[in-house]
Formats: sequence, structure tokens, C-alpha cells
Amino acid sequence: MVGGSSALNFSLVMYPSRANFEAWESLGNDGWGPDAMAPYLRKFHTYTPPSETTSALLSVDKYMNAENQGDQGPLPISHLDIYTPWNRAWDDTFARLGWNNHADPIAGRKVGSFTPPLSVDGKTGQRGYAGAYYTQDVAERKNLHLLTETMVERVILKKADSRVTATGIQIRTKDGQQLEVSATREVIVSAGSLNSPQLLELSGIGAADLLQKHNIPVVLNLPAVGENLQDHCMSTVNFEVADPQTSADIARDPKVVQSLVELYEKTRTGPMTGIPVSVAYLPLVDHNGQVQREQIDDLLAQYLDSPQVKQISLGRQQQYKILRQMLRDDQTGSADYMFLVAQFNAKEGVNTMSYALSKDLPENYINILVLHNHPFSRGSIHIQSANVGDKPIYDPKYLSHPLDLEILARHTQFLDKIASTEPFSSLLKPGARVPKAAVDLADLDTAKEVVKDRLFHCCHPVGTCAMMPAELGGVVDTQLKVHGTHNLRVVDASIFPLELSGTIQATTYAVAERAADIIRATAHC
Ligand SMILES: Cc1cc2nc3c(=O)[nH]c(=O)nc-3n(C[C@H](O)[C@H](O)[C@H](O)COP(=O)(O)OP(=O)(O)OC[C@H]3O[C@@H](n4cnc5c(N)ncnc54)[C@H](O)[C@@H]3O)c2cc1C
Repeated sequence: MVGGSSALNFSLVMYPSRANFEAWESLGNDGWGPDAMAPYLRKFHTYTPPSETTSALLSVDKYMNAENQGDQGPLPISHLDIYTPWNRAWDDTFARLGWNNHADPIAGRKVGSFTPPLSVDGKTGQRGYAGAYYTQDVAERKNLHLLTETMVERVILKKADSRVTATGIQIRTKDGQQLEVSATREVIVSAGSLNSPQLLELSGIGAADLLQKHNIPVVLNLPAVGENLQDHCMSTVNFEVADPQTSADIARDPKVVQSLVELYEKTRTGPMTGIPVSVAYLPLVDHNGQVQREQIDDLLAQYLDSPQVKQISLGRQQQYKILRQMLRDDQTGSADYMFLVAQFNAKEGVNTMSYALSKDLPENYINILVLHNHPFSRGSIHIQSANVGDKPIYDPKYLSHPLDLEILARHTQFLDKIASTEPFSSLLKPGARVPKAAVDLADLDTAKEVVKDRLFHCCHPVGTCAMMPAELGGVVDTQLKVHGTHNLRVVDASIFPLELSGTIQATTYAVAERAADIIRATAHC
């Protein structure tokens, strides 16, 4: 699909914290700090502010300063008229807990609750996605040819005098034809965090032993390709709503769905235009509230400094140094709390998105999801054959670092605080939670079991072609060129060296805009 997963995602537009880009810069990426990236977070979008009704309900204009938002970019983003008193209650609950302020999320210093805009056009009710860049004038450009339903099988590389040049790509068209397309200047791979490393490996760039195993001629031995995989994993708890509240679970009745679809088709308004999610970034919290700095230092020492902790690479050491600082920083969200006015189901063996969003439970629930923003665990993705059609092996290794379980369990404990604070507490049926073990999260071990039981992925994989120096385990340099090549770039979420706070599409667009400027600046050199 033109636009990749931006065309099917949940549409939340969340901005990273300044600390996220500071981290990128301190991992050897000069020029990728927060001030350099700020214009690009504005450049990709045009923001439509909310109506008076929504503004009054959510107080959005208290923190979304119109002057800070993008007003020229292709992607429409908006606060739609879809929010309910649940969203107001979320903000009021966090205000009572001391976590609600007027910082603008796009400025990168947000902690506490807010309602992010959605990548939906507020005027037409239609999804905004990367297809928005493919306008009529772009389509008419003589130097642009869009081939849909076409697989890139490999990048064609030539090595001469230890200089690697991408001379084109090999593709398979929808009617099965294999063709070569030559490149006069450069090749840009944008196949996403799961497929960009696959394409590099299929082209002969990756760990030599892996490539040899699949009879792929080794052009560049770059074992970092496909490593450093990070994703937000999350734990989730369902809270049954108290009478007479309802939740979107009433959409289990086909007649309700039918009427909402009809409303959307006739007016492009209503709940089918977007998901009314509110969120909150919080530093490390647990059952007792904010975890004190001394206690965080104890945890870091226990999990990272004990003699039993195995040796890690230089790149990993530098990443962990940054992650330590972030965990100690009470201005950086260690977790992102989100709530859906509907149940969310997780069950071992059936963890598909359609099951997660099904109405499996007969009662009406809301769900609070806790995303672990800055994981210590690292997974990988690598080819399983030399055939592009065979999906690469995805091994996210969620919670493989024990500190991640501890962090996520503590954040999950804080759900007790949210659920027992007004006005949320009056809207929920006391003690009616799924899983049942989540009824009392005071005990950390119980919280750990709840996390393991309810673990779900967030579809935010990054880092598999990381922008870092080669000696730190990087795959691309600050010009997004693959180390060891002079005209092969990767431009997508795989180049993020470290995972971000919140959701990642805004930064993916910002990286793409930045890449366009880099390429433009060097096009005539
Ligand atoms: C279900 C879901 C919900 C999400 N919700 C949100 C959200 O609410 N907010 C948010 O900020 N982010 C969200 N995300 C994440 C966000 O959409 C992605 O992280 C982001 O779009 C990544 O963009 P990308 O360009 O790196 O990769 P992708 O979007 O994966 O694009 C890669 C493209 O390359 C194509 N491709 C791959 N291999 C080949 C090949 N060999 N030949 C030809 N084409 C190929 C793919 O088909 C795809 O079109 C969500 C993601 C998913 C999946």
C-alpha cells in the first residue's frame, strides 16, 4: 500500500521528548539533536485546532499553542469532535494526581496527561497518511515512476577498490516479471524496520556468516544490520465501567456499527473518524506514586552494575548510559499511559490485533495501556532464506532485560492509583478488572505476573539499521548512508538508534523530511 503502515495505523500523533533527540546526538549523530529536529516535526503536517466544544471539553488550547504547530505540511492532523466525558475525566484524574500541566507536547518537555491530535483531516474526516505526499503535481513529475504491487528483491551493488556503489535494484512486478532498474545517483531503501534490514542482507550487506549460510555473496560484512531491534511493549488492564456508563464495547451490537458507518458515510463525522485516546507521560511511578531518585539508583545498580551482569558491547554501554539518565530524569516519560474506552484483550497464542480489539468479554470496559518508552531489551530481525518472499525472523526479545519487567511492573502498579482517584474511580465498578490478578496491584510480584500475562506489542519497531558510528554498532551514518557505501541510504524508522517516547509516526515523517533536505543539498555536488 502506498504509505506503508501510516495508512493503517491508529493515527495518534505524538512528539518525542527533547531527551530522545539529545540521546540520538550523543550516540555520535552530530546535527540530530532536538533543535535541529524541531523544524521537521512542524514541517510534515498542518494542524487543524479543535472546535469550541472539543476545546472546552479537553482544554486542548491550554497546551497546544497554535503557533508551535505545523501549518504548511502535507499531512492533515486534527483534534476531531469525537471525545467524551471519559477524556475529561482522564485529565481531571491526572490533575488530582499532580500530573497535568500546560506544556506543549511538540516542544518536547511534556509530562502528565494530554490528548494528542490524530492524523485525520478535520475538515473531511478522512485519514491523513503518507499518501498525502503523492499529490497531483507530484504524480505528474516526469522523473517519478510509482510501481505498486512490486517487490524489491535486492539492491544491486558493485564493489571496486573497496568502494561499494549501488547501481540499481532488482524488482519483481505484479505480473511476475523480474527487472533491473538502474540508478544514476543513489538508491534509498525505505522498507521499514522489519524489511530494510532484510533488503540489505539479501543484497549482500550484513553478517558474513549469515549471508554465506544462505549463499548470498558478501559485499560488506556489517553484522549490525538487523540487530538493536527495540519496540515498545505494553501491559494492559481492563476496568469494567460502572452503571450507567457505557463504553465502545456496545459496538458488539452490529446495529450500532451499522448506524456509525452510515453516519460516517453521510457526514464524515462521528466515532468512525478516529479513536478518542488520551495519554499521559510519567516518569517512573509505582504503587506509592513517583519513585524517588535514590530508589531508582538502587534499581539501576541492582540490574546494571552487579558483577553477574554480562559484558555488553561499547554501543550498548553508551545506550545504557543514556537510558540510565532518562530513567533518573523526572521530565522524561518512562512510560506512556493511554486509555481506550473499550476492552483490549491479550491471550497467549491469540495475540492478533483483531483479537485484541474484539469484544470477547461480555461486559463493558475501558482499558488502560502502559507503554514502556525506553526499553533495555534488544531483539533482532534477520533473513531466513535468500528469498524476499520469506518473511524475516522477528525476535523482539521483549523483557529479556530484567530491568524492563521491573519498570513495566511498577508502572502497572500505578494503575491502582489512577483507578482509585476521582473522577475516574466513580466511573469504574470497584474491583471488576481483567485480568483478575490486577484487582490489587500493591504487590510487585503480582504486577510482574500481570505484565507477563497481558504483554502486547505496540507496532513501533525501530533501530534495525541504526544511525550510529560503525564502532558503536551503527548501520548508517548521519547522512543516512550505509557504512562502507557511498550512495546507498536508508530512510525510515529503522534508523532510529534509540526508541522514542510515545508513538513514532511523527518522528518517521520528520526523519523523512530531514533526509529530503540532506539529499537535496548534496544532489548537485
Ligand atoms: C497497527 C499499527 C498501529 C500503529 N499506530 C500508530 C499510531 O497511532 N501512531 C504512531 O505514531 N505510530 C503508529 N504506528 C507506527 C507507525 O505507523 C510506523 O512506525 C511508521 O509508519 C513506520 O514507517 P516506516 O516508513 O518506517 O515503515 P513502514 O510504514 O512499514 O513502510 C515500509 C513500506 O515498505 C514496503 N516494503 C517492505 N519491503 C518491501 C520490498 N521488499 N519491496 C517493496 N516494498 C517493500 C512495505 O510494504 C511498506 O509499505 C502503528 C503501526 C501499526 C502497524
